[in-house]
Amino acid sequence: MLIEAKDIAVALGGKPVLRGIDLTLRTGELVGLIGPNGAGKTTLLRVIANLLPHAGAVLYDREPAKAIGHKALARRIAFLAQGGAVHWQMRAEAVVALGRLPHRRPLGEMTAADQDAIARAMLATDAASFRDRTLDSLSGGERMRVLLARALAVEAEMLLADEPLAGLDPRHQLEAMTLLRRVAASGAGVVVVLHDLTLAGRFCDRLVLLDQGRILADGPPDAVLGDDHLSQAFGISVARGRRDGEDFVLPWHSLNDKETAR
Ligand SMILES: Nc1ncnc2c1ncn2[C@@H]1O[C@H](COP(=O)(O)OP(=O)(O)OP(=O)(O)O)[C@@H](O)[C@H]1O
Repeated sequence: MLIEAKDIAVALGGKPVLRGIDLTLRTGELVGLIGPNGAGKTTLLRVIANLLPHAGAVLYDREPAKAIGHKALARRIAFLAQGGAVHWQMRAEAVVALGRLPHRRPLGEMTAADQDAIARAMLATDAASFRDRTLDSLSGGERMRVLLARALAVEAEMLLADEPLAGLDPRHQLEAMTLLRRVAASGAGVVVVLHDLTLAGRFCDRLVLLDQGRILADGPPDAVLGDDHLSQAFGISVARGRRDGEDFVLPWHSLNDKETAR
């Protein structure tokens, strides 16, 4: 699947939130969407998922969403919303099963393929052990893993995930990023909103850096995570290191600075 966003603009509450966005997304690629709070990452993800009116065009394999239809698009694009603040008293497995809805006929029974996809997704996110717990009884990180499993269960061509690492402990963050790499390696496209620049730089094939509603940089992680970009977008500097043959960045602020000295 090829998604082309052309000259996208969005205004919310009378304020421009996205301007002049041109973005191409392909299957087989893990793309990290990074940028400061309020830069427009969630807004852009919602535009790509056809969930938000906008100026400009989004084409899916050169067709507009209208020509594809709502349900067909829901089979092809899975969307994991930010937050995970779900207070449903619904069993975790039933929540993951919602990911199969776009594949089912109205009132149709679940097929063996649906059951398999649900089981695979829960195993992949390490959520199988709480399949019978209700969502409101899970911790924030456990709930996020169930919601990620719901998005995976769609088995869509493109997975759009808004901050799926929020609330995950370090092991599950690394596992979730490894899983997203696997999803991309298996041929799907993945776009993931991340605040952790270290993980973004290590795991993503490509980074898109948004700043004040515009794309400031789009390319390989080492090019996007340059000092100038990071200083302009976030007003930070980074420490750079190398381990196991991999380069990494770490947001850095010297504790010897006067303001931070105790
Ligand atoms: N419904 C709305 N009405 C008015 N302004 C909005 C609305 N939704 C979002 N905004 C504003 O649009 C801007 C972009 O929001 P968005 O959620 O896309 O940012 P983000 O990059 O995802 O931020 P974060 O990292 O904090 O999640 C923000 O300034 C936000 O306050």
